[in-house]
Amino acid sequence: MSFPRILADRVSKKFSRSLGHSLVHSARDFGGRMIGRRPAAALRAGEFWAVRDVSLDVGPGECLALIGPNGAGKSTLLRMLNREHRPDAGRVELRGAVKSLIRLGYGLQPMYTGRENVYLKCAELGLSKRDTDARLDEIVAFAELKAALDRPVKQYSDGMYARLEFAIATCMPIDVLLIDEVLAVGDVAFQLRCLERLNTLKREGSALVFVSHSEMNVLQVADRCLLLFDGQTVAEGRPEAVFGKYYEAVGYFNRNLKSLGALPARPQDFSAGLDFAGAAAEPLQAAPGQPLAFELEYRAVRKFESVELRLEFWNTAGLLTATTLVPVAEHLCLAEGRGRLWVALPFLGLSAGIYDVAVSATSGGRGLAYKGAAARLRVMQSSCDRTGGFGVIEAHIRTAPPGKPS
Ligand SMILES: Nc1ncnc2c1ncn2[C@@H]1O[C@H](COP(=O)(O)OP(=O)(O)OP(=O)(O)O)[C@@H](O)[C@H]1O
Repeated sequence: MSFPRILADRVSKKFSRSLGHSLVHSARDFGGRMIGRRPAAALRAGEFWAVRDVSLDVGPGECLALIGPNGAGKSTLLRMLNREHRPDAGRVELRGAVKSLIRLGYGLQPMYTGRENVYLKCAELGLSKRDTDARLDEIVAFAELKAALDRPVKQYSDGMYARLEFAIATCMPIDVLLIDEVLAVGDVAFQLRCLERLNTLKREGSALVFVSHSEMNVLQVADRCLLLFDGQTVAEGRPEAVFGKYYEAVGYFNRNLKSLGALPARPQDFSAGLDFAGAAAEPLQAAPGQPLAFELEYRAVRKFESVELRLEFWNTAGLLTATTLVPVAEHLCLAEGRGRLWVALPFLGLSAGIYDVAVSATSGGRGLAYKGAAARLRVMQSSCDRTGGFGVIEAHIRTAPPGKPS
């Protein structure tokens, strides 16, 4: 049995800037092919590289996200993987049955109802009528289209199209799934359901590549990220690190925050007799507004009295998102040697994302230690949360009694 795999080895794709150039070059390439000549490898007049020398390798149970600014070449790369575009150089290899959600609505028959489309698409996927009957309720519930199931899909909104297509395409195990930004047209609740389903597919061993502009979506599902600029890979690796590079590259901090003086620099690690262990390989998991408790390990060269500990939460864009507030009564006395601290956060006021948890220790106004990554934290949005922005604030809102405001 062969495992699913998506491989691109130094693939490139060029396009013409104008229709005139495109027609001339296509005619020449066609003529050349007739006499056994390969198309020109170099750029010709009016051509540019939409994708240049990009490689990727995605195995079973892995998800790679393609990110980058508009026009960076993400969709072109995905279409080469999906064999819609032939690479001008390099090689694409896909192992396993491939499903793609690349162009919204292309997979559905507009004149047919949602129900008819479910049966049609499932038949194309090799399901019998009986198998489709068994899956129909789940597909309809996932797409939340019960009320519109017997309407022709040409009457559906973009979001309804996307919901139905995604629900059908993912209703059974998949080897290879390629997705363009189609999730973006769905509402928040649908996007969260999609992310959960993508994580399920990963657990079942699918290989996934998806294009996204949403950091939150990428962080929830991707294991790795490829950042494209002008058709070339400029960074690859852990999503949070690659997003950090992306923001740096587009000058996000400089333009939007540094100029406002709102971006404090992240301090260097230091230890004046007190040191904290670094983050474990696996990040802590939490949800917005939920309690979180974890341990920190320290080593003190001597006894320290009245130590004030402060935790800082730095997001992947390098922003200080929140700090803790510890009452003076809870300042600590740390014995000499190694020890452990128990940290309890009754309400985690952070929205979904990945954070470095830094710990700063002072005593009587004197700095004792700063550890930039004492822990790593992954805050996962659940399908019933609707948090946004950087932080989450607990609120209790009730109707006021009639009469004058107090
Ligand atoms: N068929 C085509 N003919 C000519 N140029 C094209 C064609 N398809 C894409 N391009 C160009 O190739 C470049 C890469 O486009 P692509 O759609 O891959 O970018 P993208 O990263 O997916 O952008 P976005 O985030 O806006 O979807 C762009 O300059 C685009 O105008």
